[in-house]
Amino acid sequence: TSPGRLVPYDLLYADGVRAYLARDWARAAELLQRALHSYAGLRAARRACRAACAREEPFPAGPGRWEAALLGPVLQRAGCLQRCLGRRLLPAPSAHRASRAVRRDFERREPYNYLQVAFFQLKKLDQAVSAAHTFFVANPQHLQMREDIEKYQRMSGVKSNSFRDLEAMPHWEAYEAGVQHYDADEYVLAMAKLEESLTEALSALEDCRALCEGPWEDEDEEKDMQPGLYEAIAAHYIQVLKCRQQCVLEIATKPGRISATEDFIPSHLDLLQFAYNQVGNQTLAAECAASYLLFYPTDEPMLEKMKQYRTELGEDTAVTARQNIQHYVQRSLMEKKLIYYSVEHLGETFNDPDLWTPDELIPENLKEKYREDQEKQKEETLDMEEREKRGPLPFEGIAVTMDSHQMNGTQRVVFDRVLTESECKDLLRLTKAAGEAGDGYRARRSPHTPHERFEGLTVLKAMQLAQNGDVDWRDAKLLLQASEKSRKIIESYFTPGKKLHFSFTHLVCRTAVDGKESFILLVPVSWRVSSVPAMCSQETVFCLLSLCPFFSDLFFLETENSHIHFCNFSGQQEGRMDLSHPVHADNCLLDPEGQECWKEPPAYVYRDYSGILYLNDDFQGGGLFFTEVDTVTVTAEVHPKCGRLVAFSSGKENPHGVWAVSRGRRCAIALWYTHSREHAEQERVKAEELMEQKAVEQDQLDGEKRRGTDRSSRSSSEPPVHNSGTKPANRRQKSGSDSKQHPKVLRARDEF
Ligand SMILES: O=C(O)CCC(=O)C(=O)O
Ligand SMILES: [Fe+2]
Repeated sequence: TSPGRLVPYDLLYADGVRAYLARDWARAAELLQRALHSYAGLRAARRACRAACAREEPFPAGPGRWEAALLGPVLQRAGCLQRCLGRRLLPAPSAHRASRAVRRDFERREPYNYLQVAFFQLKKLDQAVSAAHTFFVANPQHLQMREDIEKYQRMSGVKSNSFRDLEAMPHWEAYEAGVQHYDADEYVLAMAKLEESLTEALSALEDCRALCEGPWEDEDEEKDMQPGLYEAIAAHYIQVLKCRQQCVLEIATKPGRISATEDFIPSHLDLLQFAYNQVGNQTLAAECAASYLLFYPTDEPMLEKMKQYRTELGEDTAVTARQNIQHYVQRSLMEKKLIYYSVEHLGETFNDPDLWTPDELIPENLKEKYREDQEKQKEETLDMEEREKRGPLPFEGIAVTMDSHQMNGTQRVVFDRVLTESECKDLLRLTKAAGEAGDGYRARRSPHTPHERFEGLTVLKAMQLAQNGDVDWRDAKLLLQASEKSRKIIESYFTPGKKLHFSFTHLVCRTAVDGKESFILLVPVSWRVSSVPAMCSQETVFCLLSLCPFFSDLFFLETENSHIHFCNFSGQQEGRMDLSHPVHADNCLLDPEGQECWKEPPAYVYRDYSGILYLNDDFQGGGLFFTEVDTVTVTAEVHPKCGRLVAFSSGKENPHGVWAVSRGRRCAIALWYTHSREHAEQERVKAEELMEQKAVEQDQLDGEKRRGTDRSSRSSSEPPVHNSGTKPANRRQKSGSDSKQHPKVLRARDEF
């Protein structure tokens, strides 16, 4: 075959992204599509060459003779592949080596993320939707794309068949259809689909394995051993084998899912065996059973069925396993033997993707290690359960609506009925009156989003307002009581017997601003766009990156020695892509790329537990959600309503955020607690003193002996504690994690 010219996909991709950033949508769309085309072409060439070379020079067999057999065939094969790719690719194969980062982008279908925006801008709605869908299938946790998809679904010009997966894996489509039929007892349809899925899966497996062969794009440079030729080849060979074994996982993992479907191939045979038997085709049922037994030769139920089929078919009917499955199992076993040999003798490591690997194949020391790991894991689970053991609740009538397990996480809980409707009403009145009093509760743009106003009231401020007669002091007292009640509930639930102190209490409302407001942000150029968020503590400056996400309303003006960023922003709600509160953890700085959470200032590192006591539900949006450390995989959601208290440990195990509040006003008491006495909330002590004074005055006024009952609202009889001087009122300062709300998404949004 004459070589087809294939421009290296990483170059096309880089140019495409550049065009995208320059808003040259037509060029961006063309280049990105060409990049995808080149990528597919390269894969196809590798597949074809591998198949061709496999026919010419098979790999050696059996560990017994592998040392002798290794050198020749491996080298021959590498040479064959090089020559084949050299014939097929122009420019030479080496020009097609992309960096790890680019390869990862393609594996995650990132080019489609850019493409959808470019198509959208070009008014090619159909293509925009299929690009969006293709990206979303592989990234179902992507918050922003999820919103986009929902918007597309609402658009009148979009047809439902536009939601196509352009990279669909045929075996997954067939498998899911097959399982659906199977579950619906439609065995004939199930058989057809499952057979199709099995064929496609085996073919996808071959494709995947083909890509494991050299030339390797970046042979592990980190490995700083200085091997001889023999070791180098052995190491390379083992790498190839391991890579091929991992292909089992790749085909068994649905795009967008993290974990593979266990035993993907054997489970096909199991289902098929059952389905064939149901429709009375014992011959094929027996064949599937025999094939299944290749994986699990001692599986009792299947041996039983096999016996039954033999009887039904007559003893002299030969029952054999499928040939392609025999080949699959033999080849896999051989590869495993070699890999385990190297694990035992060359210090390699291996994560066996299969559950069916025979025990005798696995080296003793590995089994030992596996047992130890299991033991350790069991201990950790027990530990966790121990920690999660909850104490009895100190109040009647409160319900645990969701626990950690139901919320797919650790140390998370939702209580209901912590407040009555009338208490919520009183606290909401407090927020209103405080707002009108115009002090301490000034409505500002939210530090997180320009689409919302953010108002906050501390307990001390509430008491001061009560003292001035601006708010009803009973409402202010209720704020103290409600937060103390929450403290007791959370303490008894999570840390019975270990005192939790208040760290900070904040009554907050988030209000959707209506669309009429707009403003322009002027930022001296010396700030550079990327450094603006760090300056966001000033009231008039909002976090530019979350306001004018890329390139839409943001533009630059260059003057002689400075230029200025203009950000023209209207507070409209339509098409909002941001969050009311970006994903964060409460006591550490989330670093989603590194899957880390740094427990260092400016994070409030001493906070141990967080609580949010909700006051209302008459608004739109505003749900609280939890994610994995990656900040995009949503694991649980909580819908606010009066009297609902959500509580969780404040660390990296509980990243969370708040969906945009797109209409109305959402109010809640945000609560943070600490085990550390020195960090106990100083303001609260003062507020309680004011409360005490007020009670005395009230008593005198009333001329009655009511002091005892009012005093009961004091938060227990703790002595005032020393405070090291934290300033809770500043807690809204920028924390490092806030700018990360939508990692790695560059997109324009003006027309949504
Ligand atoms: O209001 C909520 O639901 C959560 C707020 C939050 O996470 C915070 O303020 O740290
Ligand atoms: Fe939080």
